[in-house]
Amino acid sequence: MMAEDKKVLVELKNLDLTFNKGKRNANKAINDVSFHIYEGETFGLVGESGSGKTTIGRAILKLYDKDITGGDILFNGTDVRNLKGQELRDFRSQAQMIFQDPQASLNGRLRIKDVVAEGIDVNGLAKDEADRTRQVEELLKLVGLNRDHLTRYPHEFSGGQRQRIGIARALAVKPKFIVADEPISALDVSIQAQVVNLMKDIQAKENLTYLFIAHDLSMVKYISDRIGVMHWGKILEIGTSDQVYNHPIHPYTKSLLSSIPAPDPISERGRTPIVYDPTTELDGQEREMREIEPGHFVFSTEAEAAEYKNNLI
Ligand SMILES: Nc1ncnc2c1ncn2[C@@H]1O[C@H](COP(=O)(O)OP(=O)(O)OP(=O)(O)O)[C@@H](O)[C@H]1O
Repeated sequence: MMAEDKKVLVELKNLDLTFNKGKRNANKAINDVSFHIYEGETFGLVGESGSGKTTIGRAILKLYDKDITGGDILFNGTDVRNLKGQELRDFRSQAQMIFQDPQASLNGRLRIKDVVAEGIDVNGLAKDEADRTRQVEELLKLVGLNRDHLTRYPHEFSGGQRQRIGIARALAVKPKFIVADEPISALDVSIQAQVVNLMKDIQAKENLTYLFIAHDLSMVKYISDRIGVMHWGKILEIGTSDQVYNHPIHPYTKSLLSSIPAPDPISERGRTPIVYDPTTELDGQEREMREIEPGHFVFSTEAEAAEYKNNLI
């Protein structure tokens, strides 16, 4: 992909976010995070539980406006916090979310056709009942389900099918951008690849942009063009999927990769988990994102960056 030719759809500039600001339980969940997502690409965000991935996804969707303490979140060049009136309504349909647990995120009392049509109804996107049904049927077809499923309830479906319904529901309002928050973590491993492939197919058809959140890199590397690695509210490494997965630089990324079990018993026996000492992040030294090779950035001091560059050769 030629990054220079691409249009930036989402951009975070030095984002700081603190939950419970000013209170005793204040929690600086996001600390000076900057990255951008090109239109049509998938940006993977990985890191352990509590590192701030979901917070970033939800902040982009304007769910935490009041908790932002610094920086900007731009969507199509406009700070999402400044959106009003029609622009805000447009944004609400252009930016959607797919959740980890399709069981919990789908209203169990509604039939599938009404679950999927929710966004169509809210935004008045159907001319009449027949048009509404036609749109829902098309969406179900897109995600590999059919019209026989229209009148069933969420509990009648498997986990993978429910996630397909969640995807159809997000697509109903014709979004440009989707935050997919651990969309496959709750699924059987055998189903995970199917859902990832479905998301890739739909992305190509609809020119969608994804922020794909996950706690490890095993599936993210297949779907992402670029990946950001988070720890303690900061991004520690950003690069192409190949750079981050096959040529990781930051010790945290290395440890995250070494924690993925190998698919076969022989390599699994030879796998040595790398232990990461996070206290180096607290040594008081000035660190920033530095470009170690083209497009590959690592949170580092000048000396560390020089060492990383040396090690490339
Ligand atoms: N609404 C909230 N109010 C207060 N603190 C919150 C809220 N949401 C998240 N946090 C805190 O912010 C930090 C980042 O949480 P976040 O959910 O973004 O992490 P995550 O990387 O997505 O983890 P997980 O994979 O467990 O979802 C955590 O310390 C969490 O406890």
